[in-house]
Amino acid sequence: MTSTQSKWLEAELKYDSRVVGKHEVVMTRGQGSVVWDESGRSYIDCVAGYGVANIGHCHPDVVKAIRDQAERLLVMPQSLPNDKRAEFLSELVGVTPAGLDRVFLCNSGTEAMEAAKKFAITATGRKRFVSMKRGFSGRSLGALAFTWETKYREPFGEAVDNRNVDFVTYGNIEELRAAITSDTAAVILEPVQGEGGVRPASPEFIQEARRLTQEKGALLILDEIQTGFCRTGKMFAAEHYGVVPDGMTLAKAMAGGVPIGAFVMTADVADRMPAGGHGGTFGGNPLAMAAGVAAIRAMKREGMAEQAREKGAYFMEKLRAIQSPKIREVRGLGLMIGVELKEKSAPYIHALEHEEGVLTLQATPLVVRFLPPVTISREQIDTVVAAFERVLN
Ligand SMILES: Cc1[nH+]cc(COP(=O)(O)O)c(CN[C@@H](CCC(=O)O)C(=O)O)c1O
Repeated sequence: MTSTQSKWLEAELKYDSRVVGKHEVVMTRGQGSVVWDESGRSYIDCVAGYGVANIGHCHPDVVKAIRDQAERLLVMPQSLPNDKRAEFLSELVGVTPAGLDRVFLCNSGTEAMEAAKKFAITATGRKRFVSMKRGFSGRSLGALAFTWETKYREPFGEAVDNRNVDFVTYGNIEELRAAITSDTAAVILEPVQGEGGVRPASPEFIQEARRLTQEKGALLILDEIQTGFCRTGKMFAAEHYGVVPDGMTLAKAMAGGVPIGAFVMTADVADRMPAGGHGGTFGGNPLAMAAGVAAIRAMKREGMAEQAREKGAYFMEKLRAIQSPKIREVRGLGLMIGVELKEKSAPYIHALEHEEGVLTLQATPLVVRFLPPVTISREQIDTVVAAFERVLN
């Protein structure tokens, strides 16, 4: 380890809260699907910020948009209209499913989920929610109520109030039908469960969720924080299922790497929130707006949804060709891919990073999750698959 590396790593470990486990490496630069550490070592990045860098690290259009906006205006709260915000809202509503044309802007996925929860309550006058076992909705106390894994909730005890949440088995239509009642404000559903193990929903499950919520006067809210923005081979995963929800939570890749979140909804939902009933300081800030305009335009211009579809099929075909008794299943949608092993995945994730220069992440203890930039090349995919095969053997 060089003295510079030890200096930066030492400082981060010394002053950070350390609630998040740290790798022993200092990343300093990224471009496209590659990041470099302090020593100049390169890594093919299939973490991409937990599914943020869909358009690749430091996409030139986003870099230029940030640079230009930084010289014009960085700070403008939502109470004061701004040209970039108007441009972003138009760009976003131009790609969301028809009817989802009202937007609450914020700065992260969990904030988007908090907003969704409040808008659902005022839109329906109801307080109960249906969420999914293995679902992940965020770490704030409100979003945690929808998050299944007890390890995320236990340290906070009753501060996480999920007494009004009914959890159902993901994919189980009978449980879903029984759980949605006239007290249900909304069903919260990831079209593909991400952190919960990369599990695509069946079309029947999502379509029945849409039918049942309409029948019972509840909202269907799709959590597209990880599946959104070309990740699964469509701009939004909802399109695979032919379903238009009442609302979608969005974040991660929406602004090409700049922190951002949004709850997009129908006018019916938006208009039931009392004026001033929700808000925030940084939501809709001009910097995130400028980056978001550039990112969405790049996704469209470069056909990134189709890229994710084609490359995802190629990636999964190559993974499925690996002959290894350790692999239980390769699954996913587009470039949201999980390989479930018959043993803990952590040692293989570690070996991929340290021996092969490939970054991957977990999605439950047995699953290696691959969330590469959509711009990854087939050669880089081949390199990743060969590396994975080597660490498995
Ligand atoms: C589906 C989903 N919903 C909500 C969130 C919360 O978004 P945010 O507040 O911007 O993090 C995330 C983060 N998913 C990552 C969890 C990161 C963490 O450990 O926390 C992930 O999938 O790893 C999701 O994947």
